[in-house]
Amino acid sequence: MVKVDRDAAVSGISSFGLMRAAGHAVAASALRHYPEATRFVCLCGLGNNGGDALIAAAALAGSGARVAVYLMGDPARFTGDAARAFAAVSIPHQPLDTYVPTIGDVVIDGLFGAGLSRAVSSDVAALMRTVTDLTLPVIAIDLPSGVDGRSGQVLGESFQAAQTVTFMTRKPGHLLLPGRTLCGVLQVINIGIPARIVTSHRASLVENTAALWHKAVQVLDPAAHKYRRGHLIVFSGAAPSSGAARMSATAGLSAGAGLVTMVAPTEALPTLAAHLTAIMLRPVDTDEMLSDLVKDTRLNAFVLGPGFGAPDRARRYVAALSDRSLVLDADGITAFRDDPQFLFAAFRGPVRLVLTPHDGEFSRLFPDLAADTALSKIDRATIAAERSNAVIILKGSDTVISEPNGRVAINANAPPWLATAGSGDVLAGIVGAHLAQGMPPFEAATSAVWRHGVAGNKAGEGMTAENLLRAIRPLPRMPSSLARP
Ligand SMILES: NC(=O)C1=CN([C@@H]2O[C@H](COP(=O)(O)OP(=O)(O)OC[C@H]3O[C@@H](n4cnc5c(N)ncnc54)[C@H](OP(=O)(O)O)[C@@H]3O)[C@@H](O)[C@H]2O)[C@@H](O)CC1
Ligand SMILES: [K+]
Repeated sequence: MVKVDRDAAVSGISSFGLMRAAGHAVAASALRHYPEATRFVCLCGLGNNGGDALIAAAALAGSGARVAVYLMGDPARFTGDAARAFAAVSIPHQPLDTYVPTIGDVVIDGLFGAGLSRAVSSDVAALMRTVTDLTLPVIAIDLPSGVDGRSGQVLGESFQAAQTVTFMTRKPGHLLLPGRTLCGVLQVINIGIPARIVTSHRASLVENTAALWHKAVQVLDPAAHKYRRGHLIVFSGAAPSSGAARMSATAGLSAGAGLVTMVAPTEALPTLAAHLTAIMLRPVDTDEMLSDLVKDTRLNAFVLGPGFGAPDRARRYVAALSDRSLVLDADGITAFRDDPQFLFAAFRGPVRLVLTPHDGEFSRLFPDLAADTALSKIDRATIAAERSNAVIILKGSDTVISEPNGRVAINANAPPWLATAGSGDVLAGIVGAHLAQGMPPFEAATSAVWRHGVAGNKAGEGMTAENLLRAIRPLPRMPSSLARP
């Protein structure tokens, strides 16, 4: 946005005009959502976020509402557009530390936006807690103050907004947790920067929508013969823990793989056979039997990890699969905790490995990144993808998907109840099915995460992984109705 603002100014657009548009949008939102407010309390920091709040205050007063303005510090410190807003707005103001939050207030939060650079002070934190305790509605300008727009993390303390009004495009802090929750309902307002300027600075960081992968979906032909829709292999562990791999295999079939074979130790075959019909079974007990299996180049993709156990065997099998498309999940990831470099070195060259860690598994492969609190979830996923030469699906309610050349997507369609036993196994199977059908790894991963989220919503609150399997739906081929800017 810094670059967008600069180019907007270069093209002759008035930055103060943008601030006026921003402030008016906030006032309009306040009047629309809280027509019965006793008073609107505009809290203004000394940056442009405060400038937006001053414009909003004037617009609200101009429409007849009761308005109070509180300033965080000496107004002589306003500069630039914020100083201009302060000069243009003739509303009495008081110091922030004199504000006593009162039932009936609607708070317009203009303390900090994109310029937040450190933890909020203890005084401001105490004020935020009082507003929260009284459950006063908060309309946040750009971001709830205290939320870091780059990471979604809270620096010290933050408001919990009911509404957040942001401008032109969403920022990472609007999508990553806890920022996403703290925003409440997010409105993205066009304040008049031409779309061509915004898109010219479109970062390699995007929200995960169909726009990202629909072209890769179009190559899939649902009417194609089953052999052309790919052959997915899912490795099972011992019989008692084979449920997880069965879940992956079933998901793989539902997600469109033409054929799915489960590979398992001989002793597990009777258990698997009792549960499976459309999925084929093949015994593999030794490294030699695995070598024979992987000679078959018609096998397009492999999933290893769910319920696998046996870390020694996992490492040997992964080494044997290192020139193939592989989804490594759960126990398969943990198997490399003592020597992640071995895994990364085996998968150099064209990207063909997809890693699906939750935070705990991530910390086993990338302990330094997990421990570095200065890194955002996006930073961690990005560095991990470069280091491992893999697509990383860093799971959570705000799953981040990254690839080695720097593209990153934040997923935001997952309902909270998707975090349930077996959910990750289903996801691994969907990714495997997409790889088997010939999608490139990043597109296979992003579309799988999205599809998993849609299935979770479809299955509904209280779902089990079995419900989730039945809720897997086809991928959309046309992005237009789904893509957001
Ligand atoms: N195109 C757009 O999107 C448009 C964006 N616009 C708006 O501009 C906003 C960005 O404005 P901005 O860059 O002036 O930063 P902002 O958020 O006001 O904060 C900076 C101030 O806070 C201070 N400060 C920081 N941390 C602090 C702390 N913990 N505790 C105390 N102080 C702290 C910092 O002080 P300093 O670090 O210098 O001491 C500085 O004074 C953006 O969010 C949007 O609302 C619109 O006007 C129109 C177009
Ligand atoms: K704010």
